[in-house]
Amino acid sequence: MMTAKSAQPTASAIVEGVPTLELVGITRAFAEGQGRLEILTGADFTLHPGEIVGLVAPSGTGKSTLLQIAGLLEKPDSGDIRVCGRACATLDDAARTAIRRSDIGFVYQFHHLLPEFTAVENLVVPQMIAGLGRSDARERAMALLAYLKLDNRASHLPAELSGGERQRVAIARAVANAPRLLLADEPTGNLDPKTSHYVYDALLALVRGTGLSALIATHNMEIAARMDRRITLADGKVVPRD
Ligand SMILES: Nc1ncnc2c1ncn2[C@@H]1O[C@H](COP(=O)(O)OP(=O)(O)OP(=O)(O)O)[C@@H](O)[C@H]1O
Repeated sequence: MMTAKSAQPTASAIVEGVPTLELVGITRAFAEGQGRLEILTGADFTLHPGEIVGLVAPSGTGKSTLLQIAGLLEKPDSGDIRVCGRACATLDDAARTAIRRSDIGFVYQFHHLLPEFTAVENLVVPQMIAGLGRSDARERAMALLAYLKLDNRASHLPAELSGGERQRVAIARAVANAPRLLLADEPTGNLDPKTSHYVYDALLALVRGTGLSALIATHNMEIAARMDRRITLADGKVVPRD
């Protein structure tokens, strides 16, 4: 059984006192007809070690865009992104991918598990890509699945799991490489309210137990109330929300 301690990231990944994520003056616009749709207009945000922050904002205001930029999956038009103190905005794709693999976990609304791989294999693959041997990767994968009460589902394919189980596997996969930062975009958006709360129980316990920092987009204020603080997007900028 994985304890909070054994799930902790390596000491080398922990940069004492340095924010896990800093976004400074992020701008992003998209082409719209003849004009430009300004989505982020100078968004600033700091996520401290161990913090869980809820991003609660109306549909279409740029939550996914902000998370994709924070997760180094998309580039902003301008602005700085620092992950554990490391400036990422000007890095090339290979360096961004390396940081994404070592420091960032991502959970999406839909699980995005590999359909032809079992639950445990879905956790083994990213660890092996990151350089871990198969047996170590499998051991950690099984410990994580047990921590999320999924060990009896380890050899099931995603299609053989319930929606809530799939999302819990996706959460376990996101932290398989012991990242410092977890980003989640409506991770229970396609689940019923009861299952959604159950998945959040697992997600928040895992984040708190490992000392990870998390930025989680949700439409659900009741769930956001369980996090340390809440932010929203107004006119393309990050502002506190309570
Ligand atoms: N690649 C793109 N090209 C053009 N427009 C885009 C692109 N990505 C996002 N947009 C637009 O930017 C706006 C913000 O989208 P985004 O997905 O970030 O919003 P959101 O707050 O996450 O919405 P939701 O809660 O509905 O998921 C939307 O109007 C969307 O259509």
